[in-house]
Amino acid sequence: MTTMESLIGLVNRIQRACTVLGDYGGGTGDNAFNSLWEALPTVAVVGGQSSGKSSVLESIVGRDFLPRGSGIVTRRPLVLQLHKTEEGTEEYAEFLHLPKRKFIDFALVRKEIQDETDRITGKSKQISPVPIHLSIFSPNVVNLTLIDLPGLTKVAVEGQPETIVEDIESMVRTYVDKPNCIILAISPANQDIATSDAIKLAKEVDPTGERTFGVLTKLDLMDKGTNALEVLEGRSYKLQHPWVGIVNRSQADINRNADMMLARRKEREYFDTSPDYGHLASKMGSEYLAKLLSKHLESVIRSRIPSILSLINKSIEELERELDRLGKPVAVDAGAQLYTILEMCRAFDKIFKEHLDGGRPGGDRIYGVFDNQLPAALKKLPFDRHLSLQSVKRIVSEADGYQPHLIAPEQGYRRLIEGALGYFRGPAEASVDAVHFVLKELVRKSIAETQELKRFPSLQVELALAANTSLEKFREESKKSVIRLVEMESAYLTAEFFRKLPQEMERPAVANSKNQAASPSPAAQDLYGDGHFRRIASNVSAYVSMVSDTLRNTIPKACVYCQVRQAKLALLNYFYSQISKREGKQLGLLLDEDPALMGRRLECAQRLELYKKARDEIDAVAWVR
Ligand SMILES: Nc1nc2c(ncn2[C@@H]2O[C@H](COP(=O)(O)OP(=O)(O)OP(=O)(O)O)[C@@H](O)[C@H]2O)c(=O)[nH]1
Repeated sequence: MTTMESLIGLVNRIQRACTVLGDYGGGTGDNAFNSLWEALPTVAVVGGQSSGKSSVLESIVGRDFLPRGSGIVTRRPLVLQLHKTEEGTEEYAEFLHLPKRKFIDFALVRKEIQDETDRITGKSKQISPVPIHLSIFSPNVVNLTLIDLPGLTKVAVEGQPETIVEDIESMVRTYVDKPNCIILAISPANQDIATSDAIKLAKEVDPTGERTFGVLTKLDLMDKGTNALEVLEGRSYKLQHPWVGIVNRSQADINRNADMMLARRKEREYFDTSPDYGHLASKMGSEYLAKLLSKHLESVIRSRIPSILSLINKSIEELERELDRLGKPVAVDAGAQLYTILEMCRAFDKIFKEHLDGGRPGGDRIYGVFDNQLPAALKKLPFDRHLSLQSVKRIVSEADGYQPHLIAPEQGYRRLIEGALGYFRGPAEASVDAVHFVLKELVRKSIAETQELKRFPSLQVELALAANTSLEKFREESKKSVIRLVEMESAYLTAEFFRKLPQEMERPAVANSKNQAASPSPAAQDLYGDGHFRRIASNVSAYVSMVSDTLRNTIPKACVYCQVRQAKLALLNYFYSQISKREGKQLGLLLDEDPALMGRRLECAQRLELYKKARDEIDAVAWVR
C-alpha cells in the first residue's frame, strides 16, 4: 500500500466509523462529544443548482451513478470514497448502510442513493444532514473522498418547504465553515463569476482562498468569441490554488447515454486542441482535477495528523474520566448490590453530616431558627392583649366567683399565668417545624450532592422517603418534648418569684402610714381599683417574661436533642431496616439506573473504542512514511 492510499484510506475508515456512531459533525449541546469527523480533512463539493456538480463527480469517478432530475436531487450529503484498485479488476460500489452488498451495476447505485435519501427524508423534498456513504472501487479512480452537498438555490419551487433555501445554505455551511474542509467550488463558465453561489460562499468562509479549489464547468457552452482565461488564470478571482476548467457531458450526451470514458477522452481533446486553453491543457480537465485533489488531500491529511492525534488523545482522556464518573455497570448478585447500596448510603450520610456540622452550608439555618425565628415569635405573642386591664379584671373577677379575694387574687394570678403560658405552644411547635424543614432540605441537598447516587433515581427516591419518614418521627418526638416543656411551666409555677411580691405591694402602704388614722389605707383603697389590676398585670407579665427566657433556652435544646442529634445518629436506620427485608430482585430494582445514563455510558464506551482504534490506525499508518 502506498502512503497516499494508506492516509486517505485511513481517513475513510475513521469517517465511516464516525458515521456509524452518529458523528458527522455539527454536534452541539452539553453532551456532545468532540467531533472526530470535524477534525478530519474532507473535500466538500459546493455549487449552485445546475452548475455541473454531479457531472464533475461522475467525471472524476468515470461512471454514471448519480441521481438526476429536476428540483433538488441531492438532499443528503453523499460521502463518496474512491478507492483505486489494480488495473483489470472489476469496478464495484458499496454502501455503508448495506455492507454486504456489492453493486456492479451503477444504475442500481443511482437507485439506491435515491431510495436511501427517501428513507430518511421521506418522499418530501426535505433535506437531511445524515450522510450516505458510498465507496467505489475501481482502477479508473484516484484515492479521494468527496462530499456531494445539495446545490445552493435561490428560490423554493413547488412542493418544497419555504425554508429550503436557508436550510440548504446552512447545511452546506456546517461543512465549509470547518477549517479542515477543502472547498471544491463549482461555477459554470457561461455565467458571470461574480454571481457564482459557490464563490460567494467560499469568499465568506475562506477569504484568503487557502482551502478553496475553483472549478469552472461548461467551458464549451461559452458564447463564441469569448473565453474564460480571466477566471482560469486567476485574474477575476484569485485563489491560492490554480483554477481548473472542465468540460462535462452535455445534456444531449447524457440523454444519448454517452460513455463516460469517451467523455473523458473528448474533454482531453477539447483542451489539447483549444486555441484558448492549449497552454493550460496539462492543468485542465476532470482527470487532472481528481489527481490534484487527491494529492492535496493527502498532504493536508499528513499535516493534520499531529492535531488529529492530539484531539484523539484529549478525547480519550475525557471519555475515560467521564466513564469513571459514570461508574461501573451495576453488579448482578444480591450481596454485591447490597454492598453497593450501603456504600452509597455511607457517602450520603457523610455529606448530610457535613451539612449539619459545617463544611457544607445549611446547618447554620438551624441556628437561625433558634437565634432569630424563635425569639421573634416569642416577642410577638399577644401578652399585651391577654394582660390588658380589661382582660385582667375579667379573669381575676371570674376566678373569685361570688366571694371576692381578700388579699392577693391567688386564683386570678394562676388563671392569668396559665392562659399566658398556653401561648408558648405556638412558637415551640413552629421551632420544631422549622428545624424539620431545614433537615428535610438538607436531606434533599445531600442526595443531590452524592455523586454515587446520581445514577440511581429509584434509590434516590427510596432513600429520600425513608429519611423523611425518620425526620417525621423525630419531629413528633420533638413536638412532644417542647410541649412538655411548656406544660411543665404551667404545671408548677415558681413560687419564689411571687414570694417577693407582697413586700413590694406593701411598700406604698408603709409610705402612707402617717395618714392611716385619718383615711383608709390607699393599699386597701386600691384593692379593687385599676392600680391593683395593673400591678397584677405587671407581675404576671414579669413572670411570663421569665418563663419566656427559660423556654428560649430550653426549646432549642429539645429540638437539637430530638431532631438534629437523632438525624445524625439514626437518619437511615429506618432505611436499613427496610432494605434488610428485601430479596435480591427487589434490591436490583433499587439499582435500576437512569436509562439516559446507561445510554451515555454505552455511547462513551463506543466512542472510546472508536478513538482508540483510530489512534492505533493512525499510529500504524504514520510510521509507514
Ligand atoms: N455542455 C456542457 N454541459 C454541461 C457541463 N457541465 C454540466 N452540464 C450540463 O448541465 C446540466 C446540469 O449539470 P449537473 O451536473 O446535473 O449539475 P448539478 O450542479 O449537479 O445540478 P443539480 O444537482 O440540479 O444541482 C446537465 O444537463 C449537464 O449535462 C459542461 O461542462 N458542458
